[in-house]
Amino acid sequence: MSRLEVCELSAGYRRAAVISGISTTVDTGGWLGIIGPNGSGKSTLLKAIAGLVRHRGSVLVDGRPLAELRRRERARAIGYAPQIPQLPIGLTVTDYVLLGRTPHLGPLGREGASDLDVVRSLLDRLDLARLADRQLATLSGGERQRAVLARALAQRAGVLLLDEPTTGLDVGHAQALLDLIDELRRELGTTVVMTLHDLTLAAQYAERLLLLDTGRPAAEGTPTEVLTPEVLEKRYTARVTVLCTPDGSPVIAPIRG
Ligand SMILES: Nc1ncnc2c1ncn2[C@@H]1O[C@H](COP(=O)(O)OP(=O)(O)OP(=O)(O)O)[C@@H](O)[C@H]1O
Repeated sequence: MSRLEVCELSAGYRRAAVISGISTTVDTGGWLGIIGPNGSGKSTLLKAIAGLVRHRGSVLVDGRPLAELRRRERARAIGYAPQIPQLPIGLTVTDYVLLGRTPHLGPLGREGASDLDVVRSLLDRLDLARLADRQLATLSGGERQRAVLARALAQRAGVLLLDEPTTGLDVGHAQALLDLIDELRRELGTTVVMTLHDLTLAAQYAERLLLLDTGRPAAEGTPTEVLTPEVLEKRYTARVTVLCTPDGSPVIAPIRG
């Protein structure tokens, strides 16, 4: 069970408010996509949910305020993969991804066979197995991004916050990653909140979309409800047409002026 409730959340940096009045609920195993133009506050919203920036309002997981949980409990409740992570670049991929298991280790803090199994299986699924012993410093941008996501997935938190998880990934690796997240969601009931600029991919994987504009909610609903040419013109100043995949998911196609 991992139901996420966000109530009247506001946050900013120093004195400037960046997001305000954001309330939403994501049921256990649900997938919410946060979309919006550059600077609209998507990353700030994820950081506020994760408790990493000062905020007002509340964030509850299964009815318990996150702010009241102890560190370990909190790490089991919520995981976060930032857009631009600070990486311990001297670590190998395996050791880095194992860090994600920290909230699950026993009293001696040693990882066991099951932790290594979780890590190995993620490395396999994210096409990182052949890079398991390489230092992070030597990876390509997309490989590094996949290692960051493997670490976040290894944490097996009830709620997973992903900031632009497909940045720098080619279309095949992006699909493999989103498929894996979808599988975790179905098998373990992981609740997902993800920001994404690729609106077509966002529509294919997220059940609901929350569109931010200048830090405020501008639309929320199913991808088909939110991704209309009118909304995209108004909020992104974009000329687009909305096509449809065979399974009915919207495809956002830019139109050249
Ligand atoms: N650490 C910071 N200090 C001051 N202002 C910040 C900080 N981080 C972000 N901002 C500002 O807050 C606003 C929202 O930024 P945020 O990164 O949340 O937007 P975003 O929607 O994720 O943008 P993008 O699509 O470009 O990644 C921007 O105007 C940004 O300049």
